[in-house]
Amino acid sequence: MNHDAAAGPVPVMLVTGVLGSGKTTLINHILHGSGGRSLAAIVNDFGAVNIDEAVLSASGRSVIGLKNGCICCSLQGDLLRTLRTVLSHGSRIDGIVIEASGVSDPRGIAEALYDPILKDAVRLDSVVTVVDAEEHDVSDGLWRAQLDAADFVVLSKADRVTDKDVLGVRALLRAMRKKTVFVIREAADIPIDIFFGNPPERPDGREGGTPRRFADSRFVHLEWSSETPVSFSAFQGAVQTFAAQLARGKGFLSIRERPDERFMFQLVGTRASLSPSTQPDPTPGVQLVFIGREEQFDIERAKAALDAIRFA
Ligand SMILES: Nc1nc2c(ncn2[C@@H]2O[C@H](COP(=O)(O)OP(=O)(O)OP(=O)(O)O)[C@@H](O)[C@H]2O)c(=O)[nH]1
Repeated sequence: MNHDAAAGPVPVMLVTGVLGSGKTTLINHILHGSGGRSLAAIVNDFGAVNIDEAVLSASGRSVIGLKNGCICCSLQGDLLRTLRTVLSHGSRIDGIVIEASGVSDPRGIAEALYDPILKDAVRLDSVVTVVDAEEHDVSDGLWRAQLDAADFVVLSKADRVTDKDVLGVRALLRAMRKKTVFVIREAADIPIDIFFGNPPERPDGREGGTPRRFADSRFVHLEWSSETPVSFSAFQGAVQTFAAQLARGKGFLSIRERPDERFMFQLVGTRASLSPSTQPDPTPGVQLVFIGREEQFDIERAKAALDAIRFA
């Protein structure tokens, strides 16, 4: 490894949070607002389409995507190899931000960072869990596991709820003994210095016992693409037939009615949106991923509904 050992271990910030909670948005703000810091990002998309990597690449920072699995379990080895590649790059690195996929248990990732091969090269400075102020399911085991692992909690989407709601979520998190909750209403609210440079006591990265792992198999996903633009009304009609079964949908879209524009599609809970895409070097057409719980998401029917719009 090329990393300059005399400079000490490179600080790592691990960002976790359930699907659609706001991890990529937070990291985007951090990469754009990192000042003189030289930051690299490693992002893990559960599906085979690396949407988050494409979104974050617009920051101009070094962004590496790991796809088709979860870095807390099946892709642990890929994470180690990627970290070694980042560290051996030769140029100065002041920090690495890792975005876990929304289905990851962060303990599996923290454990990987304590692998002997990396132990002196990286230091886990913060585990930051993003909590959606508007939609969260306190009974969900994965949500609780991600909170248990957090050093800090970032409350996203506070702009969508009332101040009273924000107080309510803060009280809930305090009751769960989370030390510090940051409410992010704009990029300037993000305390980057706190996330890098203040590692809490972490004896060896393991909490004792066997970490509870949340298998990716609780979620299934459908990737759907089209080489040509689609009709927006047909797309909307197709997605409406299965939106209620989804935990998440996202991707890039060219639509026939607006031939000169390119859009990013986002679906979280009951909210769906299209916004102008900032994707550098876009692939023409449509690239989408839809994620749902195994017992709820009927992939075959969703695929049939989407396939029908190729000819609409
Ligand atoms: N209004 C508002 N929208 C937000 C905020 N944070 C994220 N969003 C929106 O929420 C949606 C999901 O945000 P992402 O940052 O992609 O969420 P994520 O956790 O990275 O999603 P996955 O990687 O798919 O799990 C997008 O439409 C964002 O624009 C926020 O603070 N306020």
